[in-house]
Amino acid sequence: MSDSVTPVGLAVPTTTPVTNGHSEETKDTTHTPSQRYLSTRGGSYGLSFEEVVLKGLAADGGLFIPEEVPALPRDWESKWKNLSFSELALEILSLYISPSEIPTADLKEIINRSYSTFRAPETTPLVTLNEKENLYLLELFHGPTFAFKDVALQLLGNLFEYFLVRRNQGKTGRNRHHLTVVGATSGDTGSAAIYGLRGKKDVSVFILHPKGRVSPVQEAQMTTVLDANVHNLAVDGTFDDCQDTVKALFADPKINSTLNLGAVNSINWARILAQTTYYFHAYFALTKSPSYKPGNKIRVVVPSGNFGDILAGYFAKRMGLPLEKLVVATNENDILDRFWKAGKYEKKPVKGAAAEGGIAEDGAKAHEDGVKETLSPAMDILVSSNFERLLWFLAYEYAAGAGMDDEWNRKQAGQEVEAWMKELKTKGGFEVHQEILKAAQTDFESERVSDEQTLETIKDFYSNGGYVLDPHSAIGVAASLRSIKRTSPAETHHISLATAHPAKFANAVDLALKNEAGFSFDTVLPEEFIGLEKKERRVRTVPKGAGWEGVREIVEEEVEAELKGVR
Ligand SMILES: Cc1ncc(COP(=O)(O)O)c(C=O)c1O
Ligand SMILES: N[C@@H](CCOP(=O)(O)O)C(=O)O
Repeated sequence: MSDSVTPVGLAVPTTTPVTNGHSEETKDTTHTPSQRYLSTRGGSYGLSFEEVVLKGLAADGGLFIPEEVPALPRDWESKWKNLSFSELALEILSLYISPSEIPTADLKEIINRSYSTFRAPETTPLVTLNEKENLYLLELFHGPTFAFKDVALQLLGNLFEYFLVRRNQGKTGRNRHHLTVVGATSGDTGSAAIYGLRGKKDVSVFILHPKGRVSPVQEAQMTTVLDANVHNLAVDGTFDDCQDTVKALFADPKINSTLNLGAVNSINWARILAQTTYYFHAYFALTKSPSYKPGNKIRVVVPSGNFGDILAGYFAKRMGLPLEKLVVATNENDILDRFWKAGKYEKKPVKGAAAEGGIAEDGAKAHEDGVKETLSPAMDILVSSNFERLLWFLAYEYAAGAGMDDEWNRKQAGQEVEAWMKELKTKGGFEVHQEILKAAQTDFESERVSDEQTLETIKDFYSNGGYVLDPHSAIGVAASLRSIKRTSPAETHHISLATAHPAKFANAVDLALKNEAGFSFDTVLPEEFIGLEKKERRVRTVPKGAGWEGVREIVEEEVEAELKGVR
């Protein structure tokens, strides 16, 4: 366990209960500040890990963050450097989860079980992509659904199960706590959540995907799971429409009080926490490699959409992992890149032909709502949920400059985030103070990568070395190459995150490699995908114009059928 904590908050409020305008919670003093949670919009102070994992989204619409980010224990480097992935996860998670909530032996068993499903012995292996440039690839796709989401969702599924078994001891029938998970996906979260939760007792899982906008393999992975507790909903719209529907359901007191909603998207804090492990694991793998010399800098480059993956890196950095920069890599849906360039976070209006679903100037198909359909569909996201968590930290630090006490700083941060989110909703965007932008640029850089550059990158790395990148990972690699040009490879090592297996995105890979001598898609096709498209499917289409209320009706009806044993 940690023997000290680095405050994002300095003073720990000690009064019980805490009233915050949104909710009144009883503070649990058996947990350290890094084991208690607050909301980015100022409410819900003092919640425990179990509460935030089961609630998913705070009552005020904000996202949960720990009251303080724990610092690393003394000698962490020597103590942790030879640990396996699961052992490392136990050390890190124990900083955020009190043993009074999950006894260490139980947490260890949950973690071991979660990562026993991975095909690679290292769980997330680090491979050398370009030795001369000191460019490494962190392969995060060795879990059951071949995408990085498995790292968090295998664990989250087991955590849900653990909490529910404990809550339901001795209870029968309608007295049992039944969790209704609702999630939005652009392809990968959905299948990873379904594989993490299929067949689990006392959980129903509803996954909303944008109809026709996920890859054929992703669609087949989700809809061929026929377990009674799994429900796929195809929505006529974009990923953002699905995400907005999920958030509207969480904000609805009616369904929340009757169905106990749970979240699997990266709005759920456990998703972020679980992902911090691979930043540490990659750090140790790199620093033990012969090419790394003490004092070398490390940059991690992350293909980003909802900002959950890179946010885990930000937490690792705040804890004390020596990462020089985190590089955000976006596709042509570039709201994040535009923020880092100009300090404006705004949905971009799409004009002319593109607005009608035609072809935009840079060749990508766009829709009325501004989302472009790119070759990296899992990142076709207009508004990044987790950016709100980073905004809280930026606002908090800005407030701290005023020299007031910590309670005040937190209150200011919550109010600022709430105001920004309101502007985003009502005006489509907001601008931050230059000092806040500067602070964001201290930890992060950003790059935007077009479809054309994505294809070129896939092609280059196949023809020079035979590595087949998926389009999302290729975006990270293209951004890494630009970052390498700005730094000296002798001094700075780059770790680029490979977020999915290439076989999930046959279209882009084929487009890039079809004319390459000797390339055949069969060589990258895992046996798990063979025959997948022919299997029986179950999916329900949400009627056009049904809105979130229509989805609520479907969810209520299907859960009722499940509980009655009709399904
Ligand atoms: C393959 C792949 N790469 C990258 C991303 C972007 O990750 P994040 O949304 O956490 O930024 C996603 C989706 O989340 C994804 O599925
Ligand atoms: N790219 C994701 C979109 C959902 O993001 P999440 O990380 O918040 O779950 C997907 O593939 O579904």
